[in-house]
Amino acid sequence: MTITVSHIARWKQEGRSIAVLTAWDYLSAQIIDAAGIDVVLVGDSLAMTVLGYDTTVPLTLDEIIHHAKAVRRGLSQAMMVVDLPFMSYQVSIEQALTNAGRLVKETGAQAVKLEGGYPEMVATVARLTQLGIPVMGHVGLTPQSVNQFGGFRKQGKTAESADRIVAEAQALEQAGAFSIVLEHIPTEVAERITKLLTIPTIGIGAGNSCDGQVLVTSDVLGLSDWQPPFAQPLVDLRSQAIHAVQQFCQQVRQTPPEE
Ligand SMILES: Nc1nc(=O)c2c([nH]1)NC[C@@H]1CN(c3ccc(C(=O)N[C@@H](CCC(=O)O)C(=O)O)cc3)CN21
Ligand SMILES: CC(C)C(=O)C(=O)O
Ligand SMILES: [Mg+2]
Repeated sequence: MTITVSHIARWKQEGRSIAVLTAWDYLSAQIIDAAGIDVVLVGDSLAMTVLGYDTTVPLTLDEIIHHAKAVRRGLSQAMMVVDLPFMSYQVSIEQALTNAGRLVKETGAQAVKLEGGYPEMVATVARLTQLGIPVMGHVGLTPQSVNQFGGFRKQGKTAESADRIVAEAQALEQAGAFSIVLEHIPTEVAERITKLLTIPTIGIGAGNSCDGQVLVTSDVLGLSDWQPPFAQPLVDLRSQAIHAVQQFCQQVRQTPPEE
């Protein structure tokens, strides 16, 4: 790995945007690393995109470790960050330390990402960074709380909820987070946070004022069977793959088995 937390911190000061994409195995990691991505996130979105669950809630720590180990083997320059799955870090600070430790030791992750900026989570982030595990924060639409939100809804639409998200982002920076994901919030709210913070903001569905952008790789490649309103595919690999497989079927069926 040639990219580290030091690069990420410096890039905000230099005004260089940070490009982040997700990977879920050796193959997807190799492709985005070869293309020059800065940070690879082994996101818990893999629960939905490659495991077929309706939400990220069911994903387990053992499952993401299995995927993250494969991703790690596919990277040669990008920095690797791994999501802590739902309920693998919220129960207690001890639980978060134990499980973040497993991610770092077993997968070679350089940092972990966790959702939420409420006081208990801020305390957890402080403890993790104190122990030498860099943390990427995540506020706004935090998909692990989908059942509380009642859907994958845009957050920060009222003045109160916008102020709460800004305060959470500031608290996470204070606690030592090295960067923070801002998901599905109004552009103005993301812009406020980006100007207030020294650490880089990485936006997804949060406008163009953030210090970096993240998307789910299968959405960018047009491989997903569905994507959120803010993700614009740059190529339609799903139809191209279906077409190639149709050609293969046709070729095979054209040639009867030899006697
Ligand atoms: N393929 C994929 N891409 C993602 O960006 C992604 C995932 N999966 N899984 C985890 C989360 C979930 N995300 C989502 C999912 C759906 C919407 C969405 O459709 N939002 C609608 C309304 C949804 C509702 O009201 O229930 C919107 O207009 O905001 C947004 C973000 C982003 N993340
Ligand atoms: C989209 C990003 C921010 C994420 O958390 C994920 O892929 O799980
Ligand atoms: Mg995630």
